Amino acid sequence: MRIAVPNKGRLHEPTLSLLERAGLHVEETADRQLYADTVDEDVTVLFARAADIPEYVRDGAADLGVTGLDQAAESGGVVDGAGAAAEGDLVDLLDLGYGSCRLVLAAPEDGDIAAVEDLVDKTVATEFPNVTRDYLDRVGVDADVVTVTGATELTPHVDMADAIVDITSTGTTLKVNRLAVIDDVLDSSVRLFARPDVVDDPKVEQVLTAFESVLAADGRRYLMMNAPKARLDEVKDVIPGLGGPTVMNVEADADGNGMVAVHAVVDERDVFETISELRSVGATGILVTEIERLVE
Ligand SMILES: Nc1ncnc2c1ncn2[C@@H]1O[C@H](COP(=O)(O)OP(=O)(O)OP(=O)(O)O)[C@@H](O)[C@H]1O
Ligand SMILES: O=P(O)(O)OC[C@H]1O[C@H](OP(=O)(O)OP(=O)(O)O)[C@H](O)[C@@H]1O
Ligand SMILES: [Mg+2]
Repeated sequence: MRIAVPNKGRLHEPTLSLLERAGLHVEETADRQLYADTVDEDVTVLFARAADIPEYVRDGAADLGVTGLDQAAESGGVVDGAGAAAEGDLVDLLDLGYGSCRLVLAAPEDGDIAAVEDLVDKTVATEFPNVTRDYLDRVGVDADVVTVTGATELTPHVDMADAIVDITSTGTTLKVNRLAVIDDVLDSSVRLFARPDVVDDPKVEQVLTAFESVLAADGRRYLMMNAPKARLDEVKDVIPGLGGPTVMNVEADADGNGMVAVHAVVDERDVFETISELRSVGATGILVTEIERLVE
């Protein structure tokens, strides 16, 4: 099974660290620029440009791909479930949560394009011509689309285009180039994509579960403590936990102080408050640790 991942740019490092956390350590080899083995002998990683990854998966060069939804949408059809897939579609298996950005329609702040309807018979420059044409069709506006390969924000200022469709996240680039957002075209983030014919493959399901377990662990902490047996109900009220906390006998408690060990998974945002509540119901020796993966 082959997974195509970004070979450089902003998506490279976070994707490698996700593979690592998912237990799919990527082996260092001489050919690392192109492909690499992982600790799982059935899983190989293929390094490709973020923009090429959807095509690699559609063509069968890879079975799974990690890249932005914007890139997948530009390269063809994307569906949520394998059941709905048509020939050549990619299945969006999982939102991996990073690389969040928006594709927006933008035009010069002080120009005469204030709404998409103003673009009839005008020109839109973009690195995403297919997504842009689909969008213009959807809103029923007949405009020309010019494909550029970078510095899209410049084109309205050099009479190449009247508006652009481009990526924005903080909005800084648009602002610097005196462009205002006119409409949202697509919300994007990095996803795990598959070809419809491999979705039910046990290995693909295994990779999906591993990725999901990393996302499930994000933002959660593992709490361990000793608590008086007599106050267990109060302790449980403080930490609802994942299907209730785990309660264990404490061996050192042979002298009968009535202490038990309690373990629970809690939201990291609740840790601060929970710890003082736990202390007030008699918990001691409270430990807070990170969780690597959580298979629910
Ligand atoms: N400013 C941004 N904020 C968040 N995500 C972004 C941003 N720009 C791009 N992305 C996401 O990263 C993907 C890859 O972007 P791109 O192909 O421009 O590579 P890059 O990581 O910017 O590297 P380079 O442009 O140097 O090749 C985009 O398709 C998009 O999904
Ligand atoms: O809203 P912002 O936070 O300003 O981000 C948007 C910018 O980020 C990306 O460029 P990138 O930094 O990847 O440079 P690139 O044009 O070389 O890809 C994208 O192409 C936008 O230009
Ligand atoms: Mg870029």
